[in-house]
Amino acid sequence: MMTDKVIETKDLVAGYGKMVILHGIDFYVTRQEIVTIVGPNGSGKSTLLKAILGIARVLKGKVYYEGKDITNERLDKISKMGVGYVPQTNNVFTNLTVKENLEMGAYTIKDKKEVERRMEEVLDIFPDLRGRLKQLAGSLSGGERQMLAMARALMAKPKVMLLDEPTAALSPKYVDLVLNKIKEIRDSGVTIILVEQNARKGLEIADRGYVLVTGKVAYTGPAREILEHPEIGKLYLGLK
Ligand SMILES: Nc1ncnc2c1ncn2[C@@H]1O[C@H](COP(=O)(O)OP(=O)(O)OP(=O)(O)O)[C@@H](O)[C@H]1O
Repeated sequence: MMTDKVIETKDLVAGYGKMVILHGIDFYVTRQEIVTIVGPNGSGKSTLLKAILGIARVLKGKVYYEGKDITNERLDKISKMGVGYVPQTNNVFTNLTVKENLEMGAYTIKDKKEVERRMEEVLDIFPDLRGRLKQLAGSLSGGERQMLAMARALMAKPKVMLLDEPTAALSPKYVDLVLNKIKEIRDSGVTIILVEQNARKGLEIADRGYVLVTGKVAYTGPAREILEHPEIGKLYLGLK
């Protein structure tokens, strides 16, 4: 099936065990879009990513990747298909070096020379990591670690990247840096699904947005429309 939707969910009901968190989510992202998911704490933003990735359990509805049904498929299989994931926490191996972390990210690439080539491409996007290749990831600052986590996910040449609150707990300087990197990654051809607590900044770099409230899509549309909406921002996003 030909589709310009890279990821799509239809009437997605999902949660953990028997506990339902998402109540019928229709969601999509098209090629090279940045789509940002915002909403109050506990509204199910991370769970939506996890349901797409086969980590949370889909009880009803479908998840499609490039038109193929991947509902409840295993994470490793989904990764190999070209879906990258940067979890919110524990997203680097702290007891490995920066270089080893990057090599781990390329586990889908068999050829060693190809891994080296890919590492050069990724380090061109994250030049600050170049001087730190031998450093243990555990000794990086929070912002640097987040950069490494994104770089590691990029090593596998994903077509689409799912990022879960990459700016959480970062200083303002790093928030902007990380969001700019995400734009750069998109400009290099990768489709982006971003979960952000910082609704304004997350939507400012996005093409479209979804506002999740208690496991349902309360609003969706162009990111600018959400930012300028007279009520949505005030009601759900802490925007004025
Ligand atoms: N592994 C899990 N097992 C059981 N319940 C979970 C699990 N992970 C999350 N939940 C519950 O699912 C609900 C939605 O959580 P989720 O992390 O998706 O929200 P969120 O919108 O990402 O919130 P936040 O912005 O606070 O991270 C919460 O009530 C949470 O307690």
